[in-house]
Amino acid sequence: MAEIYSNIWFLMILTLVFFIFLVKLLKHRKNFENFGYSKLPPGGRGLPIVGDSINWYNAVSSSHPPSFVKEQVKRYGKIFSCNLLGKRAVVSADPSFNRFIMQNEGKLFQSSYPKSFRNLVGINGVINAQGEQQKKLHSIASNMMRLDKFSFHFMKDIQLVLHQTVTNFENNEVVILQDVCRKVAINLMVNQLLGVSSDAEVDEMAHLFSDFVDGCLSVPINLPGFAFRTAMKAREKIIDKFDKIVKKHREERKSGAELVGNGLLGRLVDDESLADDTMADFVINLLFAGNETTAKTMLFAIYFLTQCPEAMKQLLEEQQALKSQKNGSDAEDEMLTWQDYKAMPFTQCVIDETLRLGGIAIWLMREAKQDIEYQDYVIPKGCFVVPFLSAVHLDENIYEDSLLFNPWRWMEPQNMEKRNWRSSPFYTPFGGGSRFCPGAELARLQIALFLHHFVTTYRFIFISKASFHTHKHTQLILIGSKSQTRLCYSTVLLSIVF
Ligand code: HEM
Repeated sequence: MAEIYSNIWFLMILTLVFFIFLVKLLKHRKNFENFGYSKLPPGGRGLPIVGDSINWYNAVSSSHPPSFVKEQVKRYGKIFSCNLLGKRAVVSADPSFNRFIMQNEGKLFQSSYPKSFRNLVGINGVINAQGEQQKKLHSIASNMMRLDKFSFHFMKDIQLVLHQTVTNFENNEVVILQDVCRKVAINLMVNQLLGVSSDAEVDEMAHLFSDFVDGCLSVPINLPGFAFRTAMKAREKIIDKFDKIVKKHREERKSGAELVGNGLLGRLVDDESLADDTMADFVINLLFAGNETTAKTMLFAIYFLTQCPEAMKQLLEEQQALKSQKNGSDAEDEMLTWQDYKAMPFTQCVIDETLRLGGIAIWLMREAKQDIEYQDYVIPKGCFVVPFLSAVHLDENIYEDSLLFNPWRWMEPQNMEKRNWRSSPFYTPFGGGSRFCPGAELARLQIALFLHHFVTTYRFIFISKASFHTHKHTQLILIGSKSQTRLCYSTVLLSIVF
């Protein structure tokens, strides 16, 4: 009798599952038909329920160049539609359409991130803000990181942090360069944004922040043991720390005491244009947006240089020339000045080429705010719209030998206009329009100073290589020695000599 009941239960569950599947399938079919009616750009619907999400995920997380986009572009052209996470999406590998999206940010398009990400990064920060609030926060961020503030606020601090983080390797120590770059970037951010400078405090914040960033890039499961939960906890502790810094800053200001280690947070407090909770989200947004991007650019720059000895040689000559002008006895005398930074044209080409080829910010996430007409197409309201930046950066028709690391291409007269990363539709490593990266100049300064310290301290020799195309598993291991140091990337081995 019990067996009959269990069989009936089994059949009922099976029927239910089948029924759900059928409904989803029909809905999916209907969606696809709607694709046609609304004159969406051409494209396929992918698998039922999941659409193209798996192929998309595999492509963006592991390949170089992203094969999914390349394949679709071959089949349908530079603007195509697909189905991501069960939702319509229009993906663009077209410079003009990317420019159209960026120029209409806020009007026709808005940034669109999952709810879990919004909660973690903060709903009051610039990344998730829309409309007037986004404009206000963006202008505060841009203003705080204006070029003319660097020579005063950032130049010395950056080099002090680099000195603490990049030159402390033991003889024959094995370190993972990916971790070194991450640590450098986190320490720099913590120092410049929070004004924290003691080793212990920087370490504490860097640790919390590392947990936080890991959670932003993880599956959003808010249960003990999951990276997302750890990140939420780290967020709370970071905000606690902010509150303490803000309180201390206000007390010092009131008592007329000399303010030490202001950081951007201190300047925000003085500015009084933001409420305390908005201020916390604002700074967390900057930390998030500036950390992984800067760390990856540093990492890829070193990797690409090791693959191109001529570029390495020219960069080293440029940096050695600057270093040789310094003959001070302590770390401060050795520091580069703002004028030195302005006198490194080849290093700037290396940074530009790394940003082009390295695919640091691969694509952006937007949503259509209303039905949008573009050329012969209509993009329906609510559709995901994804400008795929690296597809343009790696387009053979735009960049000859696009997969080759060639920093000299940026010296060619025909590329001068293309190179303008503020306005060129062909080169958008920092996005564009009203969401243009406010930290772009700061990031470039940090990377240039990092390269200076790294290449003038170590010399690398390439030994072997494997699976560089997987961004996710990028690993450069540095085996340090005063006389002979080795750098390896997964199985990429390089020798470095002091
Ligand atoms: C090499 C390093 C960096 C790269 C490649 C990069 C790239 C980008 C890109 C492509 C965007 C546009 C996102 C979009 O349109 O949705 C962006 C936005 C942003 N970036 Fe950066 N970034 C870098 C470093 C930094 C740094 C150092 C900071 C701050 C300290 C920063 C802060 C921001 C913020 C706050 C936004 C959001 C702006 C808004 O939504 O209005 N970034 N970044």
